[in-house]
Amino acid sequence: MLHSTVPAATKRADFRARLAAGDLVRMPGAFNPLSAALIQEKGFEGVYISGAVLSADLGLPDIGLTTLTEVAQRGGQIARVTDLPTLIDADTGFGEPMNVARTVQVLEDAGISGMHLEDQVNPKRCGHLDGKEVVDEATALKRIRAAVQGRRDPNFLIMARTDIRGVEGMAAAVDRAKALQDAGADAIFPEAMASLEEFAAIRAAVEVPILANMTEFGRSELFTTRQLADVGVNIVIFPVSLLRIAMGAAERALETIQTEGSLASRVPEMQTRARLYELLDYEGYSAFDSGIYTFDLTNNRGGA
Ligand SMILES: C[C@](O)(C(=O)O)[C@H](CC(=O)O)C(=O)O
Ligand SMILES: [Mg+2]
Repeated sequence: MLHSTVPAATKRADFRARLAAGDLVRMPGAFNPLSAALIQEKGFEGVYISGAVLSADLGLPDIGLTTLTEVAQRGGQIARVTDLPTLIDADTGFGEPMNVARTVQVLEDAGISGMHLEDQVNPKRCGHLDGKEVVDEATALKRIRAAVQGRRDPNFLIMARTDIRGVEGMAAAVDRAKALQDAGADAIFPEAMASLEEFAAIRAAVEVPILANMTEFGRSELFTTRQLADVGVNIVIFPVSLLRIAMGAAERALETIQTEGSLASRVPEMQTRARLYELLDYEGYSAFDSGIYTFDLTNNRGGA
């Protein structure tokens, strides 16, 4: 059935073990629990939970309007359906350092495996837009130290994201990454790197795992997983990609109803009822309570 039986502590330990083994951890962004199930089924190593997706989902711009409660609730809904580790976007931590410590604990309680905390000033911006600002080093380090202090499960991954590259350049990004590592960050997310060489420079500067953000329509070229692994990247996220694909398809479908009066021509692009039921594991629920499941997976047109 569509819930995970793997305890949160085990997912976190698995995440740590995978990173320690040096494998590239690929984390597509789930835009809901169902897409997280698909990510696991397709054989990925982890699930990313994006702040941009959550705000877009609520019809909001990604400028720090979402609350910790909303983020933790959505994160928990996603984490509960997957056996994979989950990494969540904690933006600037939802307040001052003491709030950051509480954020870590709330996200731990939601069953999440790790979070990233950025050094932007509030209101934050998408890391790939102009006009963002970063806090000074002392403030950035205080956030990370507060997160580390608040953590109860030592395997909960505290990743420091720095947005300084787009504001002050690469030399500042290298310095900031080192300082964040020294403050206790378990991993570094260098935002808006312009080239593979820039990822390599961060790789050379720190010992902890580093993350590449392969968001579309941003500052970074869309490098392949092989290219990123070759320069020593350890985690890659495709944060908003599945939402963009789904929304692109939704737009085209709505236009088709307008122009053709029906969606008949779009049916071949749709996930079938049978496939949806397979993903939701209707059969598992039926085994739990016979009498629930009356649908024949071999027959796309029949049944419930
Ligand atoms: C990774 C990110 O923080 C997110 O919220 O998913 C965004 C993604 C995006 O807006 O494309 C980011 O700031 O890069
Ligand atoms: Mg974000």
